[in-house]
Amino acid sequence: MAKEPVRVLVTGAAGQIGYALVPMIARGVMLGTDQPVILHMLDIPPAAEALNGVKMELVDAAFPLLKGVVATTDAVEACTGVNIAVMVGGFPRKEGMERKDVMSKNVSIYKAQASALEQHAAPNCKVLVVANPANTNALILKEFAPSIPAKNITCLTRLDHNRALGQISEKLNVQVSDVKNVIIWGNHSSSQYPDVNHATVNTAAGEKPVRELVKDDAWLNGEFITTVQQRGAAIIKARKLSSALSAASSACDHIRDWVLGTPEGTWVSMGVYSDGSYNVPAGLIYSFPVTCRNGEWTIVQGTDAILYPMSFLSPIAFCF
Ligand SMILES: NC(=O)c1ccc[n+]([C@@H]2O[C@H](COP(=O)([O-])OP(=O)(O)OC[C@H]3O[C@@H](n4cnc5c(N)ncnc54)[C@H](O)[C@@H]3O)[C@@H](O)[C@H]2O)c1
Ligand SMILES: O=C(O)C[C@H](O)C(=O)O
Repeated sequence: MAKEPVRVLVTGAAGQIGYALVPMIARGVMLGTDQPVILHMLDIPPAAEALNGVKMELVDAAFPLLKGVVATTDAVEACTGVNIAVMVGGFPRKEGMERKDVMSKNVSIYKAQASALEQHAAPNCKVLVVANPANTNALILKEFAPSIPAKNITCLTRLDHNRALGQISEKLNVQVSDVKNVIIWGNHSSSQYPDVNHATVNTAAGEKPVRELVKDDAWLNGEFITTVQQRGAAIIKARKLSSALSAASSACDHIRDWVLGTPEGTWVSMGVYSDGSYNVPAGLIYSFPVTCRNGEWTIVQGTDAILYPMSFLSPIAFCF
C-alpha cells in the first residue's frame, strides 16, 4: 500500500539553498524513494513572485513523489500540519563576515517563526535549522517554542561533517563512502573542532584508523582542521555566494539519517541540545556524534578518550 505523504516545510524556499533543496526532497533524496511528500514553501513578500516561479518549476518537473505544493508568505499557512521543518529562511553572510554577523537580522526571524511552528506543525514535527548562526537560531527556536520537545530541534553541522569526510577522501585518494566516523564538535562556525581521532577508512585489509593511513599528524592537526573550519568562507570567496548545493544535500542527509536511521557502526554529526554529555553545559545546542534509530538521535558516548583542545569546548568558543 502506498505511504501517506509527509509534509515538509522549507523556509526561505525562494533562496539559493531552497532552489537546490526542494527538488532533492521531491525526488526522495531526503525521505526515501518510496515516500510521497507535500512541500510547504515559505518566503517573505518581496520574494513571493520568485517563490511562485519555484512552484511552477516543481509542477513542470512532474516529480512522481510530489503530491502537493503550498507556496506562501504566511507563516501559519506554511507551518500547518508539517512533519518536517527545514528552516533555511534568513540572510547569508558576505565575504569577510563571520556567521555571527548576521545574528541580529536572523535571530528575530526564529523568535517569530517559533510560535507558528509550535502552534501549527504536526505533533512530533522534527526541526532542522540551517540559517546562520545555526546553533543560536536553533537555541532561540527552542526557547520560544517550549512545547516542541527539545529533542526535536536540531541544527545543521552535517555539512561540516561531510566536508571533513571529503578532505580525508581527497588526501588518501579513497572513495568518500569508505570514510566514516569523523566528528564535528561544537558550533557551525570557525570555532568548531573537526575530529578524526575515531575516524576509519574501509580498505581491502579491513577498517583502518584515518591517523594510521594518513601518517601526517601535522596535516591532521593543522591544515585539515582549518580547511574544514574555513570552508564556508572559501566557498563564499570563490562563488561570491555561500554554499548551496552542498548545504541542501547535507540537510537531506541530516533528516534522512534522523528519520530512517544511521547505518550500523556509523555515527554522524548533528547539532542537538546538550544533556551535559562531555561536560557541555546542558541545554545548549551543540554538535555531537550521534546515532539514530526509530526517529530518535542518541549522543555517542566514550569518544573523548583521545584529548582534543579544550578551547573548542569552552562555552565562549561555541556560543557563536
Ligand atoms: N548550517 C549550514 O551548514 C549552512 C550552510 C549554508 C548556508 N547556511 C545559511 O542558510 C541561510 C540561507 O542561505 P541562502 O544561501 O539560501 O540565502 P538566500 O539569501 O539565497 O536565501 C534566503 C531566503 O530566505 C528568505 N527569507 C528571509 N527572511 C525570511 C523569513 N522571515 N521567512 C522566510 N524566508 C525568509 C529570503 O527572502 C531568501 O529567499 C543563510 O543564513 C546561510 O548563511 C547555513
Ligand atoms: O559559510 C557560510 O556563511 C555559509 C555556510 O554556513 C557554510 O558553512 O557554507
